[in-house]
Amino acid sequence: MAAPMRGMSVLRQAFQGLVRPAGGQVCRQVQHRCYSTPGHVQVDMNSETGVATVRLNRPPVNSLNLDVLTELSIALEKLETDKSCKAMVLASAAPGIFSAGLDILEMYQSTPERCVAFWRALQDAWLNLYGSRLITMAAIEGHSPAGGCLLAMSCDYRVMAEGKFQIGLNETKLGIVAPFWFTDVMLNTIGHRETEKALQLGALYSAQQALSIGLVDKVVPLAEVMPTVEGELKNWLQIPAAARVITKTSMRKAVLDRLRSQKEKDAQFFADFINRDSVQKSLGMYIASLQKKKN
Ligand SMILES: CCCCC/C=C\C/C=C\C/C=C/C(=O)SCCNC(=O)CCNC(=O)[C@H](O)C(C)(C)COP(=O)(O)OP(=O)(O)OC[C@H]1O[C@@H](n2cnc3c(N)ncnc32)[C@H](O)[C@@H]1OP(=O)(O)O
Repeated sequence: MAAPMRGMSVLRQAFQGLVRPAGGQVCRQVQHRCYSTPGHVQVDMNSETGVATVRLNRPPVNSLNLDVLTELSIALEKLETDKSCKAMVLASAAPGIFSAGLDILEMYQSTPERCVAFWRALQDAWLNLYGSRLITMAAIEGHSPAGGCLLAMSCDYRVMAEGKFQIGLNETKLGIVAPFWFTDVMLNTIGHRETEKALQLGALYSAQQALSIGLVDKVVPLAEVMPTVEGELKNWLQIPAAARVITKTSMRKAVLDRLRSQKEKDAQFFADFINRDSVQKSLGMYIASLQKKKN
């Protein structure tokens, strides 16, 4: 098995077959070498306010691989059971990016077993986030396509930085299809008509456009994102928690139950779908287009 080469992109090496062994171990191995941060999810709990800040920390773009999703899931579970924790802010430690969505390397020429494990980790992270009793707010200080948009939409409130950043479920542009639970969350966020357009077109919106369709709740200059989230949290923290939690749970239960009742079927379906020749071809072309952007 060839070792990853210094100075050459992980995606490019994988695409060119330089670091792709059998058994879908590319991401795990490359990750150790190229993303050797101690943890991909930083949790900072403020015990005075009861507000935890959870920062995705997988430079350069916080793409969500099996490890990140597993760490995120565990972090969310811990906060959920911490009685002193009342709210959680989801943010990024990487400048200019919230999250680039799912790690494409987890879906490109991976094994069915790895695909299933990866998908289960995504399901669990999402169930923990969307089903959380906590007040959850997304501080979107950068791009937030696809899986990044799902994470943001799964929070109770979204503040996005104005400027060049984009957000949306752009799956169709990769030749893949947003899973039903991504769709459900978007439907609950922006309604049927906007979701239908957004998903078919694989639309990526500027912060202002996202605000106009209700995909985000506030747009402010980059430096104001965190202070704005903190200000908004003060309002939410004043609401009696039990009443807020019951309201949230009752509004989200149907969507959560829909996935809970068919998790394994959904994971298997993902693995089968993603490994179709036509889908792999589309992903390969998308990866090539990402690389072309740089050349
Ligand atoms: C009916 C059946 C349904 C069944 C369901 C089946 C299938 C659906 C499955 C999954 C749903 C998918 C969800 C997803 O999240 S797919 C991921 C989509 N993400 C994207 O399209 C984002 C792609 N990235 C970008 O557009 C840009 O990188 C950026 C985020 C706008 C940032 O731009 P910037 O210029 O700042 O950075 P670079 O483009 O130079 O990127 C830096 C570096 O990162 C690599 N990279 C970027 N994104 C990803 C990614 N998502 N995964 C892995 N790697 C990524 C990029 O190639 C660069 O690498 P390098 O080493 O060359 O620097």
